[in-house]
Amino acid sequence: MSATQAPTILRKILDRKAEEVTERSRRIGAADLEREFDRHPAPRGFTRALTDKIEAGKAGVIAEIKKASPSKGLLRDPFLPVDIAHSYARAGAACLSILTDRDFFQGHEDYLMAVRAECELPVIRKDFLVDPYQITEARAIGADCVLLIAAALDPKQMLDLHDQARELGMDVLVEVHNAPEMDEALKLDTPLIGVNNRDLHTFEVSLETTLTLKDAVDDGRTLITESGILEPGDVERMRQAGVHAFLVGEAFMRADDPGARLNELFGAL
Ligand SMILES: O=C(O)c1ccccc1NCC(=O)[C@H](O)[C@H](O)COP(=O)(O)O
Repeated sequence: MSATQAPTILRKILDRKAEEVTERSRRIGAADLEREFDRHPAPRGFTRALTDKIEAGKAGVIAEIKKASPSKGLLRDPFLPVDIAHSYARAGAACLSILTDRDFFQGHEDYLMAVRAECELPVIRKDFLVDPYQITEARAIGADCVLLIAAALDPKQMLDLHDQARELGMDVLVEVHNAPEMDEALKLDTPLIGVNNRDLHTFEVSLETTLTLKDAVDDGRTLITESGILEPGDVERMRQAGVHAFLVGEAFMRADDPGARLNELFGAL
């Protein structure tokens, strides 16, 4: 980055994550976190829940619980994560995505723990995971799956964090935004590939990103389109193109009844 170039939002988030790991691991060591594992049941099959829906001919919806985002600001207030989770479950969501980042998304680990205790849907910890400590932490709070963002990791880090998560029994969703990242993701033995339609450096959203990259995903893996799915027409466009798994946040968070909005977009699931 040149001296005059402003850091992108992704860079700012990643710089903050490095500080966060240092602060948190000073407060509670990884070995102490590992002692928390026994407090949670084994991970629920995130990939399985998603693919079961798709094999039944339905859309596989990962319904997101996020209070705010860097691009859109506050999305929902009051924000009641457990009520939102129940609403999604009633509407037929396959899985939940819960933001745990505090500084940029107003998320919290407590939201994930509360939802995990009250709702049976598998949960992905949605955060910017760059360090083994955070993977351990994800399992210690009860996550069933973790997100690995290719734009935030070099290939060795991605492989190591992927393997660590799998050893802890969690599923992994690897997120890409362009062809080089897709090539790296496909080197992993991972069934879930997310294409984020939002450029994490510029905030620009284009559903074309999924349509351009989708054919690279080989049989046996599930492609998930992420971000910018706002209307039934967006869902239809994806399904026509053979994309059947979706990660959706804003469209649901802005609705009075998130589950009802899910059914408006996807029909009864
Ligand atoms: O949402 C943002 O503003 C954002 C900014 C920088 C990095 C990540 C960001 N969002 C994370 C996500 O990918 C979305 O929460 C997720 O895909 C759902 O997107 P949407 O349906 O558009 O809320």
